[in-house]
Amino acid sequence: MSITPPDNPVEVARIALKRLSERGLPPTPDNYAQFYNAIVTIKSPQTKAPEELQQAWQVLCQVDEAVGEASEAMQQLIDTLDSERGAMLVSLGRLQHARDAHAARRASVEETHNTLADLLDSVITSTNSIHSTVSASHSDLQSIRDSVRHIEEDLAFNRRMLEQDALTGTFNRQGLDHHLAREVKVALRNGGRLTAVIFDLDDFKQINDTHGHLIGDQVLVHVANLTRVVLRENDLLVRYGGEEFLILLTDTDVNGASYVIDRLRTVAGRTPFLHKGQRIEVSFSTGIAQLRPDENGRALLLRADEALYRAKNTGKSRTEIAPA
Ligand SMILES: Nc1nc2c(ncn2[C@@H]2O[C@H](COP(=O)(O)OP(=O)(O)OP(=O)(O)O)[C@@H](O)[C@H]2O)c(=O)[nH]1
Repeated sequence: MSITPPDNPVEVARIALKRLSERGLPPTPDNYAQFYNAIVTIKSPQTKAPEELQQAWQVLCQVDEAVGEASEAMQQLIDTLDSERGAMLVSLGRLQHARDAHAARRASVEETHNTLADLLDSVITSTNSIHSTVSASHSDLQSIRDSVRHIEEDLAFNRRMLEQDALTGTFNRQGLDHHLAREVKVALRNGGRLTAVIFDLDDFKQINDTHGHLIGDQVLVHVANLTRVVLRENDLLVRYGGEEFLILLTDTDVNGASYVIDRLRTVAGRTPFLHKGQRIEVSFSTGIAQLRPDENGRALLLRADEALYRAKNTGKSRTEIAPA
């Protein structure tokens, strides 16, 4: 810095204010006085002692130096602030971005949550609907199952009725057809024995004629019941004709069949049908045939029938066994 000493006080004051302004110092009385004196001192070097002159220059140089340093520091401060401001702007930007991202994430989480809640509601609704449908279907199935069971029972009942003789409750010819083939098949497969017994009440016409048709019916029922008593559970009793019965004896040979018929004769003799206190004696003729390995059910019955015919023609109330 070069300072030219001024000529008058006004000029000194103007220069002092200018210097203060240049250095950015406030024009306080102390600052003004210091600069004014320094300028005056420089202006009138002849009135001042060399020490005062030297001191004034030192003050001016110090002030000038301090102002320069302050200006430099201020510039650094401004630069730092600028840089910090930039950094701050960047940070603010990042913060804003982070906040936006957080808000977006939060929105996304909320959106996902809402979607999941909707989905869950839909699943619950569907499940309830499915549950109702399943429950309804279950009860429908239950009633269908009940209906099917009733139908099966009806069918079984109707089948029994179709295969049953209405008077005696034994199987009829249709029932025989249904069971005969099966029994023959089982016997041939297992090498088992199957014997057919046909017995026909002797002189039954006379019973009808003597006691009436209705009593004749009751006698038929009586004989059927007695026969059931002597049979095993697996044996089959069939009303083969008017007063003719057939017995299919499973796992039985002709000797076993003869034994059964003898027992039936004994039981029938001991248990006569009673009508108005009167015994109605019943006798019967019997033909027996055992299944051959090479014959079918029809052939078996034919041989048993032939044996019965022989029994009838040889005195009645007796048993004929078909040749093996
Ligand atoms: N009450 C009754 N009688 C029946 C039934 N079916 C057949 N009859 C009678 O049985 C009798 C059979 O007579 P026949 O064929 O002469 O035989 P039978 O008198 O037993 O003489 P043999 O067989 O030779 O011993 C007839 O009178 C038929 O009417 C029936 O369901 N109920």
